[in-house]
Amino acid sequence: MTTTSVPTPAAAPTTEVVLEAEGLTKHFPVRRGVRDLFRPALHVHAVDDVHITLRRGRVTALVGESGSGKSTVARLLAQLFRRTAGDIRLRGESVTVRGGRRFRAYCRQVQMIFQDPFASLNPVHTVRYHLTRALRIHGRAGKTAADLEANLHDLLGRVQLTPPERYLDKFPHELSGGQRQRVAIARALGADPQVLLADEPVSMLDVSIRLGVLNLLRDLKERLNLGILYITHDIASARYFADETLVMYAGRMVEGGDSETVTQRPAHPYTRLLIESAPDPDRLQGDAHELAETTPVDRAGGEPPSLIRPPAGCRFNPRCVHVMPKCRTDLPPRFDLADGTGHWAACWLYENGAPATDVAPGSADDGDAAPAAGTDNGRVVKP
Ligand SMILES: Nc1ncnc2c1ncn2[C@@H]1O[C@H](COP(=O)(O)OP(=O)(O)OP(=O)(O)O)[C@@H](O)[C@H]1O
Repeated sequence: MTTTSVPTPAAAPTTEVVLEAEGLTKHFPVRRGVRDLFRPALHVHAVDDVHITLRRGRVTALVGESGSGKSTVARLLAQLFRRTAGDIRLRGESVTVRGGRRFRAYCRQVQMIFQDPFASLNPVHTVRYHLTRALRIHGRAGKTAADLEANLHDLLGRVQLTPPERYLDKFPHELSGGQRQRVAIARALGADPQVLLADEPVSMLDVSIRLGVLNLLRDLKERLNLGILYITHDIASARYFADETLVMYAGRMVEGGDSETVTQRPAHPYTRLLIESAPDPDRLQGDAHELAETTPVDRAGGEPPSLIRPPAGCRFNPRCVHVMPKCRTDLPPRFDLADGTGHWAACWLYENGAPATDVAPGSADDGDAAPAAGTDNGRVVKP
C-alpha cells in the first residue's frame, strides 16, 4: 500500500519573516439614509496604519479590548476584507487577492481559526467530511482512498485526537468544545499553511481546557515551524503563550515588544490599564499591600472613543491620566524604548527616551478603574 502522508514543511530558519503588513488601514463606510445624502460620507476607522510582522516559529499576540480592531486586522491579513490602504507581503511579495484561484493559493499558506468552533463547522457533516474537503481543496488528499485515510489519520494525530477512528465519523455536536476547536485546527492544517491567524481561539472554551488548546498551538508552532497570530482580550495569556505582544487601542497599535517585557514592564498607559484590569495569578499570589506599592496603577476611566470620529492626536488621550496638551493634537509615533529588547510605545511620554519604568504611578486620579478589558472571557488559567 502506498500512502502519501501529510508532508512536514521544509525546514526554515525559525525567524524567517513570512507575512507582514505595513500601513494596514480599513475604514468601513457607514450606511446612510436618504436624509444623509447631502452630508459628508462617514466611515468607521476600524484599523489605521498598522504594521505587523509574523515570523515562522513565533507566536505574535494582538491584544486589545472589544472593538479595538483585532479581528479586522486578522481578516485583512487573511484577505477576507479589502483594505483601504497599506501593503500585505507574503514572503516579501505584495499580495492582493479577491477570490478565485489566487485566493485559494493564498489560503494554502495563510489559514484562519475562528473563535467559535461550533459555528465554523457544519453541523450536518462529520469530521471526515470537513477534513477530506480541506485536503481535496488544497490538493493534498493523495491519489488513492488509502492515501486519503492515512492523511486524515495524520491530521487528527497532529491535533491529538487519537485514536483517529474514534473521531472521524463523529458530527460536531458529538464532540466537546475543545475537540471541535481541535478539528477546526486540523482542518486549517489540511492546507499545510505557514501562517495561522487564530482569532480568540480559546475564548469560547471552558477555562479548564483552554490551556490544552494553547499548548497544542504552541506544539504545532514548534513542530511545523508555523507563524501564529494570536488574537486575544487577555494579556495574561499573551504573556504565557506568545513570543511577541502587540497592543491595539481604537484601531491603532500603541505598544509592542517581546511578551515578557510588554507584560512585565508595560510602557503605554493603555497597556498598564489592560494589565491592571486583568488579574494575573502571579501578581495575585503576592501580598495586597506589597502589590499596591510595587505595581503602578493607571486608574483611567471612561470608554473607548467613537471610531467614526476618533479623537485627534493619541486616541487614548480622553482616558489617559498622563495626558499632555500635545497628546490632544499630535499623533505619537513609535518611540523605541532603548532597552535592548525591541520594545516600543506610541506615547509622547517617551519622546525624550524616558525608560519604560519612569512613568510616575502616583498621578492616577481617585476614580474607579475603567471597565475591565478582557476580564470576562478569553482568560487562560495557568497551571
Ligand atoms: N463589517 C463591518 N462594517 C462596519 N463596521 C465594522 C465591520 N466590522 C467591524 N466593524 C467595526 O470596526 C471596529 C473594530 O471591530 P473588530 O471586530 O475588528 O474589533 P475587535 O477588537 O476584534 O473586537 P472583538 O474583540 O469584540 O471581536 C468596531 O467598531 C466594529 O464595530
